[in-house]
Amino acid sequence: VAVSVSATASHPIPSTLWGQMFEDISSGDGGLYAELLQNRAFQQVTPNTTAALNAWHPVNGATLSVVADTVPVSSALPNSLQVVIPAGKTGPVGVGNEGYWGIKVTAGSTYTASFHYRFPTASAFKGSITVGLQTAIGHSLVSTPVPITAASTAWAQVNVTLRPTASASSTANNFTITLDGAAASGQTVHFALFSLFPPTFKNRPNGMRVDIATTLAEMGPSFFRLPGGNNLVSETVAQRWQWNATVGPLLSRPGRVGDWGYINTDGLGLMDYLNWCEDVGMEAIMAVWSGFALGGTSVAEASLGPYIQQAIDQINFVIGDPAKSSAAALRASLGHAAPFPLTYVEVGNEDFFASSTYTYRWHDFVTALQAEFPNIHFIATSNTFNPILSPNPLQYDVHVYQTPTWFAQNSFFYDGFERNATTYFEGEYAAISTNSSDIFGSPATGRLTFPTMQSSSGEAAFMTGLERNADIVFSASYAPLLNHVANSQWTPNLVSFDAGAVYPSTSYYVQKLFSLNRGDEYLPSTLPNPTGTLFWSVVRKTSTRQIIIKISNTVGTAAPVTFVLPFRTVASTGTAQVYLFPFTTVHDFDVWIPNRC
Ligand SMILES: [NH3+][C@H]1C[C@H](O)[C@@H](O)[C@@H]1CO
Repeated sequence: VAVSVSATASHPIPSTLWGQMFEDISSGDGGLYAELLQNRAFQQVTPNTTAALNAWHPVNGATLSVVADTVPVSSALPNSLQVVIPAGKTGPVGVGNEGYWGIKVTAGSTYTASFHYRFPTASAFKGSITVGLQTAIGHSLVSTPVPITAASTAWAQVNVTLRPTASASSTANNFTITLDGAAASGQTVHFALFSLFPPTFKNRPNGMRVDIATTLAEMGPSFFRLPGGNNLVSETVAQRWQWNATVGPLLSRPGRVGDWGYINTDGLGLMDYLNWCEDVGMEAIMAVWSGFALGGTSVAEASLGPYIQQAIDQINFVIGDPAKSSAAALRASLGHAAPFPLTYVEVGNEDFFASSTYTYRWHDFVTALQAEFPNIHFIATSNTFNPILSPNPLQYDVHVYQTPTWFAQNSFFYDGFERNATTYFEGEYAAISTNSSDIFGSPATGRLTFPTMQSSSGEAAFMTGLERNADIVFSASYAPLLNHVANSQWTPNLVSFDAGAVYPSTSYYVQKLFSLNRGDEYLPSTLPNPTGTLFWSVVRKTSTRQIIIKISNTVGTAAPVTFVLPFRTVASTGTAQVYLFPFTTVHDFDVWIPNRC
């Protein structure tokens, strides 16, 4: 096929086009958020149950239980781990944590460990706690003793650094806290808010796991949608994500029952998200809760006030003036007096599940929020123009999960959209099943566990259409972004990981190719056949005058394509970045440009 390319751009391509969608869906705790200990503060668990001890186990016969402490370490963290050292024990006795399905231990890395302890009964006992990392069979990788005393019943915090001299051969390792069984015989100790951090991305305190963060940053994303997704919305009004419960000292963060079947520590909170965006050079596309819970509750219009105020405070935390807003003053007190960049705020998530109440919820939220923040663009999340909303949304978030074939055959999805000043955020899209009659089914019925070359080339075809329609599509992100392979709530994902490594997918390389090869204007060209198998887009990077052609071949057989460029002076060579099976990554080739006139 011969493709004629126009020298005259049809429209600019917004710098925000390619980015990432994030929510905690086996992706934050135990993943991007670098905390290595699972259930580190016994948040939101029921005391005196086995489940409350999730991820913890006794070492050498200690008696463990999670208790509602009569003197909690903080009001946000009412539960403590009670460790009783039985009489008659010798050697180390205490407790171990298995991490998030493992703990990677690397020689030479500095691990920062901390915990709070108190003796519920004061005594003359003096001893030491050994803080360490050891393999699952008990081989010590590193340990350090810390003196403790039972002189008072007050809480004390221990902070130690651990530097293993050897790497563990696997991630089957435990973090351990032990006392000498003989010396501490009969002692009862309470512990709270444990923490173990490896080095973090850009050494940010309470920051991100380096390998995962680096993999995401290398995509060159322009935006980061947060905090969800279903995990913003939650099953009940009480369980919704609340920004103010996720900022400040970890002692002040109660955590919450997330929407994906596990408790969120909220150690990855709004300030941490914003710092992460700043470290990577992304702008947040931030969502506010919109008065609907997935269990079916819509807050009555007359009762929306406090939730609208909470949204105002959330936005003020990001962009407000510390002199005028307490939420902004809180941001300043946490080290960021200047506002963060913020252009888009999403009102809810997938409110097509509650269209009938979104009419008043959208109206009341946006009327109030737009008055407070005239420069913010608010994104609606119901189906486009259904229901009709007031004020008329100028942005909609469109989600599509479909088959690889659907994506390959719908690269013209936006071509037919009316140009009426409305713009679109393709906030979630992915080919997730080969079964068009059971898209959200299981692997047994066609659901993809990981992306495939077929699904990723279909997505690439669709993405050429997003560039062609970037006059109305301002942002797009694959979803979900991340998952821990040992604890998935949703597949496929763009990047998978376990305790030891990161596994970028075929779709990751497609996203990266588009994101790192951006143009800022679109050059019209001969249109692909909408039901064909070859799809392309041609863009120009005006700063370098580079022409960037993206091509997706959605089938496994080669097809010739010629691009006829309307330029008199064209360099004699270019670079082709090729991603095809069985490559596990993108390969660069020098290309010779023949027939130059
Ligand atoms: N059901 C998807 C739609 C919702 O917005 C996300 O939380 C889910 C996974 O990406």
